[in-house]
Amino acid sequence: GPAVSDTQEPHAARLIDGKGFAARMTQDIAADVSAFYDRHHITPGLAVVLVGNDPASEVYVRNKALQTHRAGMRSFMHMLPATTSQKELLGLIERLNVDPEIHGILVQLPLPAGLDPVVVTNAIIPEKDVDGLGVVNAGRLALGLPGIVPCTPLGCLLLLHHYVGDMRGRDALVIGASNLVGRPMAELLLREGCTVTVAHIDTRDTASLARQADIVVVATGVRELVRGDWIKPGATVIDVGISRVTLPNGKTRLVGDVKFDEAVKRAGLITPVPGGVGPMTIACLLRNTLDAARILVEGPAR
Ligand SMILES: NC(=O)C1=CN([C@@H]2O[C@H](COP(=O)(O)OP(=O)(O)OC[C@H]3O[C@@H](n4cnc5c(N)ncnc54)[C@H](OP(=O)(O)O)[C@@H]3O)[C@@H](O)[C@H]2O)C=CC1
Ligand SMILES: Nc1nc(=O)c2c([nH]1)NC[C@@H]1CN(c3ccc(C(=O)N[C@@H](CCC(=O)O)C(=O)O)cc3)C=[N+]21
Ligand SMILES: [Mg+2]
Repeated sequence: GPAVSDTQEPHAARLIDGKGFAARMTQDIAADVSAFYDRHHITPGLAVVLVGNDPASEVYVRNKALQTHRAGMRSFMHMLPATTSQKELLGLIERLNVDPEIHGILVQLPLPAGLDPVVVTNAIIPEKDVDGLGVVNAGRLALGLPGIVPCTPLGCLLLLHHYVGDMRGRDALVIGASNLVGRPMAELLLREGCTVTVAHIDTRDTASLARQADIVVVATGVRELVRGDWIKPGATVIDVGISRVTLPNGKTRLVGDVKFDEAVKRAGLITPVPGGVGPMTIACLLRNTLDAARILVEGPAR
């Protein structure tokens, strides 16, 4: 380009500090957990079920155990072999459904082949469905009724509220349409008044849709899919993706679905990986579990 532009300070986006935001949320949750204990002598309990092994799920499990403890809640881990039958898994969920020490149940996705995620997630009673994936909570979200909202889209929404504020009339693009992230994210952005587009595997030109968007949320699991030139200057970029890559020196590093070094030069606001959406997912899981415990113990607010 012209010599003059080379002397200018390159624009860099403001970083969205999900890690700090989540840490503050966790402190508030800890205070609420303590007050809940004072009222009822009950500590909210979260059951986490991991079948087989999935790299992103392992990162999640590790951080979740730590944060649950930090919030003063109890965490019950169930690690099952990849050979577990659907019947065995449904039997475990049935026991957790009726266990008075358990207020939230989360089954890690993806499940190994042979286990049906729709059947399994719908076996969780709606009151303990802290991932918000069953038909009752998903339906409530679609209809704009109160219910349990999936943790990752909820975490993204809280960041957007804090850093962007009013989103009415903004063009939002969600890349990825999973039941866990993309679809509920689209519902929430629509509720905020955005004009929402959802791109998925069959979308013809995701790059040009992205170039029009004021807000881009990416959740595909395709590492570094979104390049710098996909981003409209000044746009807000929320990167949900978590992939573990091995470097030439043998160490591993987490990367997102956005090529960060490129996108940071174009965006106005951007989440890093790690330190962005991941910690927010965990804080929202703890919040959902405390809210579930309140409703199970105290009954729905009247
Ligand atoms: N940070 C966090 O807290 C969390 C991170 N994650 C991470 O987010 C990522 C996505 O997770 P999840 O939604 O569960 O994944 P899924 O694999 O369930 O869904 C991915 C979605 O992206 C779509 N997709 C895949 N490739 C492309 C592409 N090239 N262009 C456009 N769309 C594409 C898929 O389309 P189709 O359905 O048609 O195949 C699908 O809709 C993963 O890296 C996961 O580890 C997930 C949850 C929480
Ligand atoms: N039913 C279900 N619900 C989920 O929400 C769900 C799931 N299954 N399966 C796996 C994915 C992945 N996921 C992550 C959550 C937090 C971090 C996280 O804490 N990330 C830190 C990592 C810090 C580090 O270890 O370096 C960060 O991004 O800063 C990662 C990944 C939730 N998922
Ligand atoms: Mg997948």
